Amino acid sequence: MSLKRRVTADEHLLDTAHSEEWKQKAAWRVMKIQAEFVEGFDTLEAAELGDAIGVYGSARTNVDGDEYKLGIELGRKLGEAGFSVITGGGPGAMEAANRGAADAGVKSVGLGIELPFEQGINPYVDIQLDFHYFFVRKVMFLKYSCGFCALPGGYGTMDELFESLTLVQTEKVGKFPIALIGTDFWGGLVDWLRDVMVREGKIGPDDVNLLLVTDDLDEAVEHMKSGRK
Ligand SMILES: C/C(=C\CNc1ncnc2c1ncn2[C@@H]1O[C@H](COP(=O)(O)O)[C@@H](O)[C@H]1O)CO
Repeated sequence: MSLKRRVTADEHLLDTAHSEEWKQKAAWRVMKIQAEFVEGFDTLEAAELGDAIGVYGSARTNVDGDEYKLGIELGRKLGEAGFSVITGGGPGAMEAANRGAADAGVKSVGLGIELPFEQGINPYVDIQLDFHYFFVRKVMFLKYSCGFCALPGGYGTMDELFESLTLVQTEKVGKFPIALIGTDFWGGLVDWLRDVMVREGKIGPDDVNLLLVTDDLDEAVEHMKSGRK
């Protein structure tokens, strides 16, 4: 099935052409962004999530594969430990984590994002929000999570992971725990952080310790408990 590409709100906002039409609508875009923040805060405050863990991970994780099973297991174990689970609400690893959370009977949140090709929210989400702007959605992840787990993923996962890490490193937010699940997948990145970034003085040696890299979901969940409010 071929999907029709549409122009998204993010694209309009970031348009560099600065046409007359853009100038006329610029102020209205600010209102739209503001409305998105208000709706996000309203919905998530009303949801009373308690302690929640943000789970990042690939939209392309195959439903039939071991990584998907790992995502379900992670969502379930987080739920059994009393955490709500927040994901991007999409397919793949996000769906798996929402599914595990739903199995455990805890709140399963999907922060959906408008994309050029319609994806739809996964069916295991029970609290759904749809954002036009990636940056508004990121604020919701950070405000309503007390820790983060990253399953194997691509650019989107890296973006979310490094945004969280930067906020902890710069002490813009309190120290919340961050776990990378899957030593085979993440090991090379963490080696590179240590061998290149630390050696070149771009980060401090302790900055690498902001990440727990593990295959053990119980260890990851235990680590998340250090973020409880
Ligand atoms: C591109 C494809 C599906 C896109 N659907 C998404 N729905 C919701 N959230 C998404 C989607 N794609 C990326 N995200 C966010 O980024 C992370 C995953 O990105 P990655 O590049 O796949 O690692 C994820 O945590 C989401 O928050 C079909 O391939």
